[in-house]
Amino acid sequence: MSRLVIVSNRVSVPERSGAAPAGGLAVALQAALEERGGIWMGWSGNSSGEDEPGPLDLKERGKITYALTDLTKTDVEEYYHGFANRVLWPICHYRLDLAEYGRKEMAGYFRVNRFFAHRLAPMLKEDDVIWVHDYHLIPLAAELRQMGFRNRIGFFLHIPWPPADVLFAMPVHEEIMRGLSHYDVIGFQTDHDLENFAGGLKREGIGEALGDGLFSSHGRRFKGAAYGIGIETAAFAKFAQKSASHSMVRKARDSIEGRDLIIGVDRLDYSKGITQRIDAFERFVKDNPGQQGKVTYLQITPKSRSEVPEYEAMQRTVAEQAGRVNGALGQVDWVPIRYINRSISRPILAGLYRMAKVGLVTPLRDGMNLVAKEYVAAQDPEDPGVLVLSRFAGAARELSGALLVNPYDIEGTANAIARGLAMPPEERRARWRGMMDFLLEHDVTRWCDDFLKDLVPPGES
Ligand SMILES: O=P(O)(O)OC[C@H]1O[C@H](O[C@H]2O[C@H](CO)[C@@H](O)[C@H](O)[C@H]2O)[C@H](O)[C@@H](O)[C@@H]1O
Ligand SMILES: O=c1ccn([C@@H]2O[C@H](COP(=O)(O)OP(=O)(O)O)[C@@H](O)[C@H]2O)c(=O)[nH]1
Repeated sequence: MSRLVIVSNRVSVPERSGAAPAGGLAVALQAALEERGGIWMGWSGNSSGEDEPGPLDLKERGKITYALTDLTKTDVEEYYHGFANRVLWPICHYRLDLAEYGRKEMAGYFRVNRFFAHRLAPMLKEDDVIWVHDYHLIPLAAELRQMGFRNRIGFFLHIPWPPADVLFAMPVHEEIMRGLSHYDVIGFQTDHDLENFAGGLKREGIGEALGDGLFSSHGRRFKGAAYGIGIETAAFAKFAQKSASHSMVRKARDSIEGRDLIIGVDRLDYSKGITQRIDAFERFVKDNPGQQGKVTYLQITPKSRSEVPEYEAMQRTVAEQAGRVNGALGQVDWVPIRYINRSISRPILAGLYRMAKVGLVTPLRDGMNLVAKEYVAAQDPEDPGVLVLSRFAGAARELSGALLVNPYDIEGTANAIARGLAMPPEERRARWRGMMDFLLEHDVTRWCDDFLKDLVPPGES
């Protein structure tokens, strides 16, 4: 069996061999690496003012080598904060208005990809299978090919892929499309992202769909398909049940004093629709005076990418908005919105999800949204809560038992909250069962296996 080499911007390194990783994605990737033996390479998260980062930091954990590289401060500025998060991220989330294209940042992005390729090259063996993750590293395969590597190389995009006209607004879209053609398999979260990709190739006249999921472009043939990422469903359901008795979760339960809990959990990101969601909650309370003092909306929002101006500005906007709504609607014995601006560990989140009657997941655009899946997995089968889900999250292509909303329609989302809170138990159970069965079958291990099966067809491994 070929060795697996994973490359991603962020790497999740377990403290020691066998230790449980923090998130579902890391669980699945670690299991795949453990099975085949392999390397996981990426950015250490550290930067220095030096001209050249120090050597790779190698950490051995059983059959896996974690290879971490520092970057220079300029690299982080141009590659991560600059091109990846101020051009590719907004464009892929349909936010042309927020894209800040600059040649310096674009050059930094390609330079860091070349640097990654040069750091990876000495570790690679001829028959290694390479799996690259996400928008930070699109040009990596092209760099490796230029260095002579003929290995199977796959790419999975965790965020949406936009329609042609949105993509074409990015000055270097051609370079990016060419970069993708150097992979052997390109995975998207949903069929819509795949359709957008195929549409872009056709509109630009740079490639075509050959049928059976095959594409040709820039003189290469490759497979393109949708592989919706899953979570570690069964394990998450188990620890949600256990977490219900965690002291922190018990304290939270006591503190809401029998009120219905509505929960939102998102990085502080403009793609997540947090301000529209707070507006919808306010509208819900105003439209349903009987609910005043009866519900608590808990919004957990860790800070994210704070060095990027749009994200920094949002910190103030959301905090002010939550404060304004609490000021306007609150009573001496009731604070309608609890806004938490830091990260909560997943075991505690699981217990909070389980307590919540409504899970509010209303991004304006999202690749998948794992919170939606975790909320479902965490529910008590006898008394499940209701998922209110944006039709613009990748998860909406899979979770048909959710109440689907358009997050731009504040009144519609407010109505869905009311409907969720009032939903009879039989309907809640039926909706939840369908979603849970889907999530059990399509968990993160299945996602990983499906992708790798296409990247390394049986018999070739
Ligand atoms: O690494 P950061 O800049 O701190 O950002 C965190 C991650 O955000 C994005 O997550 C995406 O992947 C999820 C799993 O497939 C998906 O559910 C979600 O919809 C996406 O937004 C990003 O793609 C990751 O690379 C970041 O590490
Ligand atoms: O305080 C928090 C908030 C979020 N998460 C986790 O972060 C992930 C968020 O993934 P999602 O796909 O919803 O969005 P992303 O942030 O990747 O865009 C989920 O696994 C959450 O459980 C967490 O551990 N603590």
